[in-house]
Amino acid sequence: MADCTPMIPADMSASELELNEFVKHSELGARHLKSGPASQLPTLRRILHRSLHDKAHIYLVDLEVEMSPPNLYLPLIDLSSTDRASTAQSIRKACMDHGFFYVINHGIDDFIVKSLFRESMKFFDLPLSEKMKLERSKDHRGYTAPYSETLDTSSKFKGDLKESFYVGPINDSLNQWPSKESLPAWKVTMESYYEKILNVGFRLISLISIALNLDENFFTKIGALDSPMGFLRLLHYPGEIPESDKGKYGASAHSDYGMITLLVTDGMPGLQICREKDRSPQLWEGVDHVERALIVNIGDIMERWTNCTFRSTLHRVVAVGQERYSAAFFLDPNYDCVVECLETCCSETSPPRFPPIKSGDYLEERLRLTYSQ
Ligand SMILES: O=C(O)CCC(=O)C(=O)O
Ligand SMILES: [Fe+2]
Repeated sequence: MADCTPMIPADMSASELELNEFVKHSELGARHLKSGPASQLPTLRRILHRSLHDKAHIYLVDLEVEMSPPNLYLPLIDLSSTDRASTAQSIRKACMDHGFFYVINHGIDDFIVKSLFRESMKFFDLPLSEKMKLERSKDHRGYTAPYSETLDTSSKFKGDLKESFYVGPINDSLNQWPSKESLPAWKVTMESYYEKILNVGFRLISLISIALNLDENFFTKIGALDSPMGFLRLLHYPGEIPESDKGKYGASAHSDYGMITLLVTDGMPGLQICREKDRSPQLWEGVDHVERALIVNIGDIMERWTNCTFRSTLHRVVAVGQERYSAAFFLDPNYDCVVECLETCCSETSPPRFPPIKSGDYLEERLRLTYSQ
């Protein structure tokens, strides 16, 4: 994509002709030219009038956001269906094609999700000094401030814009909680949502087992879910961002580390996925909001287990100028669980691509890299 840089008119007063030339020659532009160049010109002109000389990256991010293709409508899985075999088949296809899908009729009442967001907003509204009193512990519970994490470990732009709060397994005593005086309903709201989303996670894992031609209780039987590392992560993305932060991401490109992630958002756009990470230039597609649906995606551990039959898809959250709240639930195996290629996912012609690894070792290493930027 760097090939776009020399095409940027330096005088910042591009004529229609120059703009057309630019669109024609940049790869992104060429793709969009087909879908109506005339409508893109005002956007291009606005972007080109910004200071561009040493900000090619920022320019490209803006261009990608504003010119990204129509949003993706991911496969929809109805969790209330009694035809488990057919649901499992649909999940299999979704995990092979996208690594992402929506889940509807999951059984979590809307008022529980609304309470979750209400309490999440109350916490992020607290002064930074208050939030920092609950800063993320070595057990990964608590608050992470804006810029403290860079999910894209290869990026030269350090510090994602989001702030977050991690709640770990609720039956141990390692979690940190805001005081009852400041947020009386916080802990009970988080615990209630945690319990419900964990249950949906278990139901999905069972369907995923069937989708992989395994016993429906396979992951329970091998002990992967004896005391699963389920982490609820509340996220808050800023609306207005200062000029100095332009070019940064809400959450930079990454794949999730564990088995599956179950996401709820407040409906604001921003989430994008890249289905082919090795394609150049990468194609980022926005994920549509579906009212009351969860967005579920496959993580790296599941990709390893399935020998890449199921994809752990690259995704990110771009800044869209509006505040955004979401809550991701990462369902990961016990730390002592050995993750090795499933029998149903390898053959003589498709041997295991990854050596066996202890889930805890893998997850800890990924977290270390994320926070050592
Ligand atoms: O906020 C979102 O929509 C996605 C968050 C995410 O990808 C993550 O925390 O891993
Ligand atoms: Fe993620």
